[in-house]
Amino acid sequence: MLEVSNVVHKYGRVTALSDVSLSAAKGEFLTILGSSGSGKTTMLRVISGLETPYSVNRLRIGGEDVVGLPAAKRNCTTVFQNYALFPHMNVIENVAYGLRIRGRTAQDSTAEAKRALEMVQLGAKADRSIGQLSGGERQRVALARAVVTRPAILLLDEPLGALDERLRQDMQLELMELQRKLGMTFIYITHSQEEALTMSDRVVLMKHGRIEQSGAPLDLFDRPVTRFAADFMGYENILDGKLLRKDGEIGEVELVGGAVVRGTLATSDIQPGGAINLAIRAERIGPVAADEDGLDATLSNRVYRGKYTDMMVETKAGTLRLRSWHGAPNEKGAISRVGWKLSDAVIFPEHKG
Ligand SMILES: Nc1ncnc2c1ncn2[C@@H]1O[C@H](COP(=O)(O)OP(=O)(O)OP(=O)(O)O)[C@@H](O)[C@H]1O
Repeated sequence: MLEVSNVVHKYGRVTALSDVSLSAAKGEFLTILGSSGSGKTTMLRVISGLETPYSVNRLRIGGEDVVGLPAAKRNCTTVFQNYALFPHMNVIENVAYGLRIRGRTAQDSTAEAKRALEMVQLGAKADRSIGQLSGGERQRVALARAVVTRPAILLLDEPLGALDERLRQDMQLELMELQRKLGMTFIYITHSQEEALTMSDRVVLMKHGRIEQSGAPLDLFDRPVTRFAADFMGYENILDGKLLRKDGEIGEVELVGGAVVRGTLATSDIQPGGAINLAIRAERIGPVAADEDGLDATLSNRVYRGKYTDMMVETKAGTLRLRSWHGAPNEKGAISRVGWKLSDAVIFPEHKG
């Protein structure tokens, strides 16, 4: 449904996209994830035709070559964070507008718009003015307006960014349901890893105008392949060391400070002697017995955070963070050694710079 290859885009001397390729299948929910300035919006603008790329090898929507085709002629629609609704039109007029300008009759457009509004649970508010709606309702109108013309691809630029946390979570589920019902391809932009993991079939993580890693949400969550990806996906502990030996997927590493521990290799592209990072989530580390794999540790701090308690322990490899979701079982000083399941410690090559 979408095929983009080797797109480069520059704003003056700033390179916003350098040689990015991505594709999406029919009915796929693809999320472009990245921090501010990583090039997400630029990518979306290139796809929609709002930005003419500096260079691109191939850009196809639904099999059609759209290079040089103006935005209005492309079979895709964008939903923006700020909704961009027409304030002088009521709800149903906003939704029907796209059909009217495509030459559909008033009666036909209204009936179709009504169906789209029902899909986003706003059937009862069709006659309201935009000013009488909450933020979440406005975003639903924007969605109904975007899907009513049945584009091949819906492009969503941080559409839930302006909503509060609770509403955002509800809307995430609604959006997923809407996408499934319509079977439409969604290209979704966000800087929230939690949102990307919840909603997507596939995630593309961007850094400085390049793709750092892409894959299914679980791949990114459990198998980051670079320090940046691990950090972005919320790994609290990232240690330095070198690979001593590997046995299939399992790697034995010597951490800075001399401790030898084991974990799982995120890629086979890593050789003994090479500099590595070993990443582990705080909740995947726990106290172990003296004869088990792990590191000797002394508890140095404990922070109660309501839903969980974080504990800092000092080890030969430096300070590690542990997280306990079941209150705080260990009294200060009770931890003497910490360890992890081999599948929870990810080893990937260290990239300098
Ligand atoms: N119109 C512009 N003129 C000059 N530089 C721009 C312009 N738009 C974006 N940039 C730069 O291009 C880079 C990528 O920007 P882009 O908006 O695509 O990032 P983003 O990942 O969408 O960020 P955000 O999450 O903050 O929207 C940034 O360095 C940005 O400063």
